Amino acid sequence: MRNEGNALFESRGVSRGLLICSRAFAASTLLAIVSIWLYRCVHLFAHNNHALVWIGMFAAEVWFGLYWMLTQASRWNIIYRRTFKDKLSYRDEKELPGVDIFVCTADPTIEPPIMVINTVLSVMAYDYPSEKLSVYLSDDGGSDITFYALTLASAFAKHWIPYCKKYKVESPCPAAYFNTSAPPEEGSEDWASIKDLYEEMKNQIQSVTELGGISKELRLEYNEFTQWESFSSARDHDTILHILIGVSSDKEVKDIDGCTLPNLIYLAREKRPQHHHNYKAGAMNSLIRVSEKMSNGLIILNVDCDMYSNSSQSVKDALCFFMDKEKGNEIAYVQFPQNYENVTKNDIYASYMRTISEVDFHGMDGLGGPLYIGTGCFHRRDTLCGRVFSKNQTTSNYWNRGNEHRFLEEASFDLQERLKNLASCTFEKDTQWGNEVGLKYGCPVEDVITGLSIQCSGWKSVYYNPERKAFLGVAPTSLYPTLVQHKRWSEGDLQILLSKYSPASYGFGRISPGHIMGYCVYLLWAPSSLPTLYYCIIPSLHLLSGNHLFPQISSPWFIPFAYIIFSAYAYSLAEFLWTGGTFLGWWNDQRIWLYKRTSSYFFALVDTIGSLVKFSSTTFTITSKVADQGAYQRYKQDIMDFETPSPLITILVTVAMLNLFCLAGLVKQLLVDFSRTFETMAVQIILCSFLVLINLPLYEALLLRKDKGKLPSFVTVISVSLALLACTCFTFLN
Ligand SMILES: O=c1ccn([C@@H]2O[C@H](COP(=O)(O)OP(=O)(O)O[C@H]3O[C@H](CO)[C@@H](O)[C@H](O)[C@H]3O)[C@@H](O)[C@H]2O)c(=O)[nH]1
Ligand SMILES: [Mn+2]
Repeated sequence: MRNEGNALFESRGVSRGLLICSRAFAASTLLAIVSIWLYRCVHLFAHNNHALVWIGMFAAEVWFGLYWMLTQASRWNIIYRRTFKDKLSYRDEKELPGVDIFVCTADPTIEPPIMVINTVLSVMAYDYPSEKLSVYLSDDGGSDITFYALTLASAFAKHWIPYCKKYKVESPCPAAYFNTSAPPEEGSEDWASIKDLYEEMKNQIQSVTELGGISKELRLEYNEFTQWESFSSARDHDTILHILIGVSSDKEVKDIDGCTLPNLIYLAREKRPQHHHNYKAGAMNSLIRVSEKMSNGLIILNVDCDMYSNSSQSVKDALCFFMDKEKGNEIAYVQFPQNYENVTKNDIYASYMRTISEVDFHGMDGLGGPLYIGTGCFHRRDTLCGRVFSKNQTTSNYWNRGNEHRFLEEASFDLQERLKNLASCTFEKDTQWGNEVGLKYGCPVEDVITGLSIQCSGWKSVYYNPERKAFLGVAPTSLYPTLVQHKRWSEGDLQILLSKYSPASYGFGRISPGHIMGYCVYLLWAPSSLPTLYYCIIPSLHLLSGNHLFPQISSPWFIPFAYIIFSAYAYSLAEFLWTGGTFLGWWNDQRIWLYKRTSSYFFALVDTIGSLVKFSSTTFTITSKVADQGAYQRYKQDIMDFETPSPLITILVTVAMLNLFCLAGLVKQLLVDFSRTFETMAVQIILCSFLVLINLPLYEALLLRKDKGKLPSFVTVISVSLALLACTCFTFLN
């Protein structure tokens, strides 16, 4: 605890009582795990007929046990942070550093320009001196519609920013503001007129979007569009760079109150088909270079185009960490949680990832710092540019550096050409960009690997999870994109484990052992699919033949199994409810947990192995931020969408059907001899019934539903055949 004196933030652990309880609980779980292992060892060779099956069970249980131990690392020292912003305000305003904000977008159809500019406007409205804020929009789609929307936004900003200041708007994203707030009592006229302006802008953007491009008249009106002459596709064009607002240059724009507006810059880096563009990491690195020559903010905030700012205070919050006299020096980045505007109460796709956001990351914070998760993260520019941490770095004047606003004086034609070169395809050739400098290339989770390497060079990071959500994004509203997103993540995470930055080798001695364990929880997502699949299939199949793979109820060995089943679920439920979730939300979370493991993680594993032997290479599939009306309605009603026929879905349905058939087969045996069957097979029965129960929405989508989100018949036919085949083969071969 430290809140006296000049500290700008304090850190607090959980209460002693809770700590003792959770550690006692962990100890008892460990005991049960070891007992289970012992049980397997003792009985392995007593079951000669099924030795292989038993070895498989044992291997799965060893995996689960060890994996559980890894998860304990981030339960060990959970930390909560609090900032003291008013203390920051006492400091001389001159001392506040410049902050550069990077917004990334890549595709105008699945990331609608209206959404992108809402994010841009929300980050322009931070409660922070405007002349120290610069907002850069990176457009990997190179879309003239997005650019057009941005020009309209820069005009709208003249009204919007003063409005936010005048009425102290806490959520400075216009769309969100007009969605949720009824006309205020005071200033309802202002409200109505600013809303009109917003609607007008929205309509203009909409009509251009519907037209599918910029009309001739508009092209004549804005000569900036000449930059699109080189454009032949999103993958083939020159650098397009445009300063929409440039403080104290000829591009300076004042708002309607005569105050300065933040800098606003549009950048579409050069793209050529023969040059790999390295997705978001490539975009970020171009932005780092270009912004350095312009505003050169010491702090860089990075958000995805759907992650609007929901709090005008986040910049100051983040600075409380960086500028703290005692601890600030060692902090490389401040990560805020990834929250979503569109999650429903029971969060059917578990997008919130509650235990990760509310428990795990606080635990990682206690171990040396959370992962960098790509959005809602404030970085120290120096670190991103590869500066290694040193204990005795000089601190006086650190925050005064770079306040000279370079581009203001020399925003000449010459400079613009030089800047464009920084964003060219060839600039990085024979440099350390993407390797030692900037965000790392070659990994679908460029964020995690970059954060890890920063921590390995001695820096700490901070997780800040304030009461008022700082950023809100758009979560996928259908099962398939959720699975695809998790496939990308788990695949990227596994690649990190196999890369030269692996925490297990490179991290050793550079970050703490607990921190390594904390990272491994994520990096081992993909391989954990195998034991999970084994556990979901093999015990159920053996119900058909009456082979018991677990101890009988009357055996003392039954106790550890029963204890684990009961305690693991009780614990996860308690954790979920305690962090503000609902019971149904927890149940949905369990389902998605299972789906991710048996589908996304499995295919991630397969693809990683494939790319090791050079069959495939990884791509970055951008998550769609739009849904059609029907799908959206279903989402709002917590009805799962299985619409897309894909192997990712087929495997889920196959496992679900297999368990249904096994349970049906079991009923027959139960009718013959209930008490004996139950006595010998209790754990398998529980397991199989659980799998059937959790899959109820899937059976419903297969059998009962008529809407568009039901299971495609193609998937149904394949899955049912596969499941039947497996059951039949198994019965006959046994
Ligand atoms: O070639 C590309 C591809 C993507 N993006 C942008 O990257 C962001 C993230 O893409 P999205 O499809 O929304 O992926 P998510 O799975 O939602 O993203 C999470 O995971 C990614 C790593 O897998 C991180 O890059 C993101 O910051 C993090 O929010 C978006 O703003 C995109 O516009 C680009 O700028 N260029
Ligand atoms: Mn996203």
